[in-house]
Amino acid sequence: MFANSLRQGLRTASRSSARAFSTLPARAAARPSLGAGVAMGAAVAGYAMYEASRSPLLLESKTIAGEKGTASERSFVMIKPDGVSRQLVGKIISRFEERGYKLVAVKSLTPSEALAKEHYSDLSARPFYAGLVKYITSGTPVVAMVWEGKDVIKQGRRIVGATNPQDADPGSVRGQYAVSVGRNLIHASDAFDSATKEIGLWFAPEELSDYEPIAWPWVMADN
Ligand SMILES: Nc1ncnc2c1ncn2[C@@H]1O[C@H](COP(=O)(O)OP(=O)(O)OP(=O)(O)O)[C@@H](O)[C@H]1O
Repeated sequence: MFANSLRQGLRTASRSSARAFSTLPARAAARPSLGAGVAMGAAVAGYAMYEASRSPLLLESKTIAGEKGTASERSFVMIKPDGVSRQLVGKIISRFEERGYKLVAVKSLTPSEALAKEHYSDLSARPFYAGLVKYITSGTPVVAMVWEGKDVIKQGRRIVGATNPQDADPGSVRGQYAVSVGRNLIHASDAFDSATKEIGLWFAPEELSDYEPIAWPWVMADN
């Protein structure tokens, strides 16, 4: 009985701490609650650590990128300088809006070299890295956005199209408007981990809005 209530209480504590927005995976965000568990007593803390090791997927599924696999999932999308210069911003935003996704953050900026380098840090060994950073920091701004909704990371990649526009579906942004891999108009997070990293890199938590579009239940409900 005590074990059941303890398990229930700790699950609730883990869930609410993981629900708080964080740029870190929720497992890291949950550490303060484990610390509070220590204050509650060694037995409670020990049980919390056991729960954490037993349910890593649950604890890592909520970050600043929302909750993976639900309508609160979020993706970082950036219209690159060529998209802004070619005045395609409205058309690109319309694709996400018309599909039913929710715009929770948007800003226009010219990224610093440090920001561009960090954003593309996984490509630093690639021969095109220096040119890529120069392109993103050219002085023409980018439009940085966070979109929210069911499966938005995977579906956002489909809206964007293949990295090389020559391979992109004709109905995708890159397939309709781009021809060169070096000027492919737009970026979208490719996984929940990268969405977590990128949203945290480009936005402060207070820049992300929490609201419900009027058609939200009509778009996101399953039945
Ligand atoms: N061979 C290449 N030559 C020039 N630029 C390239 C090349 N390959 C990739 N890039 C640039 O680097 C970006 C990042 O490449 P990556 O392999 O991560 O593809 P992606 O995930 O589709 O792109 P993005 O991260 O911009 O959404 C590409 O969008 C493109 O702008």
